[in-house]
Amino acid sequence: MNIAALIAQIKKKQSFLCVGLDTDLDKIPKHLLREEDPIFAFNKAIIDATQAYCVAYKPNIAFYEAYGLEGWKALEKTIGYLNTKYPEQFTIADAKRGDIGNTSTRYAKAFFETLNFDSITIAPYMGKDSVEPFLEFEDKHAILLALTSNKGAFDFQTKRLKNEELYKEVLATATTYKNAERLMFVVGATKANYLTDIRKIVPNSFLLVPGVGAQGGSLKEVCTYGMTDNVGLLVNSSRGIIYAENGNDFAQAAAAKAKALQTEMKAELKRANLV
Ligand SMILES: O=c1ccn([C@@H]2O[C@H](COP(=O)(O)O)[C@@H](O)[C@H]2O)c(=O)[nH]1
Repeated sequence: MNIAALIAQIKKKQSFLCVGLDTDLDKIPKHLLREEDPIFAFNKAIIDATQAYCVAYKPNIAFYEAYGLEGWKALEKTIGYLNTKYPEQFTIADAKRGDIGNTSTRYAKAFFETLNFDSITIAPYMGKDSVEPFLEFEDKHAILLALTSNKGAFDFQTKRLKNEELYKEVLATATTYKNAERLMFVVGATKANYLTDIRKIVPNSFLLVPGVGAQGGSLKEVCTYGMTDNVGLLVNSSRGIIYAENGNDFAQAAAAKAKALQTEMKAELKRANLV
């Protein structure tokens, strides 16, 4: 999906919500464990219930790899279902990959061609030749970890390299890569106070912002400091939506949480005169 189509969806739905599919068999409703593929059964119900309120889905690949072949099959079915039934949804493989060039090319083929995701999260640590292979695919996007939502982000990302913090070097350097217009960046909602500085370096790039909900980040602060004329934000919530309830009404409860976030997002878009 290209950026123009993503922006059109955001304006149409008045939402920039990304629902995280961090599907954990220990947390899903017990009755689903009797299904042939409980992970897919859960994802399908969550997607059908929440799709009206969001523009993106982000399966975190760790939650699928943890179940071996069965997990991988459930991931394939989930992305297949999204691409067939809801092709307007932007899809993110939260895989945090990146390796020497020829290996990155294989990761890119796995997620962009075999699985047909729109985007993948990438760790920037190995630099240009580990990122550029992901940028060779038209209408596909590499989402580079810039300033992450966790506490450990302060171990390295905010350390100064000469005069500038490392996350700023990541942002500035990445914008010089070939096909950099296909890049997006991860910035944690818990780091909203850094967004003014971040927007000085990447004024127009889309940011994937996890950390609203279970991690306590503020949607309002993210919008105040991070929103651009083209919205420029995809805000993710995983546990706060998909585990809203774990009885028979889990999908309706997830829909209610997604709708509540979409309502807040609509107000922010209106405040910014974007819808
Ligand atoms: O900086 C980051 C990068 C990725 N994540 C991922 O996003 C979701 C957040 O889940 P919640 O349940 O809404 O907290 C999860 O998949 C993380 O691995 C992040 O949180 N922060």
